[in-house]
Amino acid sequence: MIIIYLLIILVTVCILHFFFNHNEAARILKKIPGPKDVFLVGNAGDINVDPVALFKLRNKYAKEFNGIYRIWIYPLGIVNIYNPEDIEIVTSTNKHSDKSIIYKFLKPWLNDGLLVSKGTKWHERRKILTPTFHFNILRQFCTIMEENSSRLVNKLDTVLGQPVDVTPIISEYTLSTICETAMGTQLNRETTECGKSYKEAIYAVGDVLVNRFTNLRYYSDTYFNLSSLGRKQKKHLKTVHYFTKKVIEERKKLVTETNITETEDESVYMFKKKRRTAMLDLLIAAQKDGLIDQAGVQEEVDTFMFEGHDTTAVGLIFFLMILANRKDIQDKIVAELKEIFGDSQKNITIEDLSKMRYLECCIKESLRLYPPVHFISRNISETVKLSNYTVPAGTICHIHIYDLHRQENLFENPLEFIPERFLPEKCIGRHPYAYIPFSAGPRNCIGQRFAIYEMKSSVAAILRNYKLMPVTRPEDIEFVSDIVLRSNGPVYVQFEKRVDSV
Ligand code: HEM
Repeated sequence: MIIIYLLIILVTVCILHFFFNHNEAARILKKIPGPKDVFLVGNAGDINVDPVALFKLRNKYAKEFNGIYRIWIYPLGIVNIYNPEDIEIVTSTNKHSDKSIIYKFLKPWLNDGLLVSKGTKWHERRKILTPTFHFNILRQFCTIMEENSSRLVNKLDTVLGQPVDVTPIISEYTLSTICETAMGTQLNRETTECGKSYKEAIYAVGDVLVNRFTNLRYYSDTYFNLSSLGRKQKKHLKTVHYFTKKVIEERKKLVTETNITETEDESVYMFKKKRRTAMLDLLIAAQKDGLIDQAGVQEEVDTFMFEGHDTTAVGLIFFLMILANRKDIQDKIVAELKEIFGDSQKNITIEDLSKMRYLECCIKESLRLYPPVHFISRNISETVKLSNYTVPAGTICHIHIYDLHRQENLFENPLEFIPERFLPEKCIGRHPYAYIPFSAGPRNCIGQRFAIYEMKSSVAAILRNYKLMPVTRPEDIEFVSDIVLRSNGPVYVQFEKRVDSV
């Protein structure tokens, strides 16, 4: 009897395998080269590894294949691309602009905010939020960035002459900058404490998300929500949302107390000083007009709070580590700063930031080697040809920005830090989709100019005051798979007072 049962189970599993892995879509997709898939579950076992091993695995595949490979994880077909031609096809139009199924894992956190939403909702929100990053508003933001950069410099003054893990210092800087600019809320003693818990909770949520991504069983919401991993996420999201709710409340209170209205344009008041803000006020005004509800305000604040601080922090952390290891590059940046500021200690304006052309090349090169958003993912909405292979509708398409940026055929000596490759004359002839740290096409990063200004403002302030000495070397860095590019360990830099301060 047992043998008959076993036979029935075996036959059923074989039928399932045939049904799931040899259907038309699977047969088409499997023509694309990829790692060997196993009976029933395809490559699910390969990716079910720890986050460090996962990052290494993806590097191995990127070297093994040629700009495209597929993995097959029943019932999901995934095409991975890291060549500019295919990336252009997928990202340049609205056709494949919807995010893939893995973004649903972000929903309990970011709900249907700009990063995750699609269709008309995404279109309308993008239209409401785009003016936030208008040049005139960025000009006002630059003043706030400058003040924050000065506070960052003061903070570094307390840790001179010793190895310092820059991660907490820099993420505190980017969090307070996004709060004071886009949210118009200066962190007080209470919100600073909530902000610290917020940052810790974000790391924990990132951990949960990667765990969920690599374990097929967690793809089911019901299973995940009942699991200890689901409960862990719920606990940390409570902390995350507590902080963002507090920030909204503070701003709403101030808007009501000071009677700030939209008609005052950029010249709204913050903390009794003449200061400008944009995004959150715009959302509050839209809520008053019935264009968005409270949940809508919350999801956008959650989205911008995360996207606006963690990505830029990651960009800065790796950039400072590189600078500490490259005295020659620091010297060139300092020479450029001397040309702009002479011997004066004057404040940095947006015009000064625009003159920092060499520093901009260095930032671009740093974002090439260390792209904070190392991969993004789309849903292929209709059958498309990628690298001459047919990719059926419904396939998930992972775009590996990290691997794209390290392609030898696109960047000579790809692992070397060479800022000059971003001089205008050196960019001529480069494929426009060869370098996409901020993604590309209609769903590109809305905050990219903000991020570059913030990186320039802080690095200029740091280098005007300090020399950076190497502690962590680029070769010490072990990456870990996460929603943003993270080092598995601390990133140490040593700061020394610059005698010839600029
Ligand atoms: C160095 C810093 C940054 C990097 C490398 C970066 C990169 C990116 C990338 C690659 C995307 C596309 C994501 C995807 O398709 O899944 C994106 C989207 C987005 N970013 Fe950034 N970002 C940075 C800073 C910022 C800042 C400062 C803000 C806000 C102030 C911001 C807000 C957003 C938003 C809201 C989206 C979603 C846009 C949409 O789908 O319409 N980012 N970013």
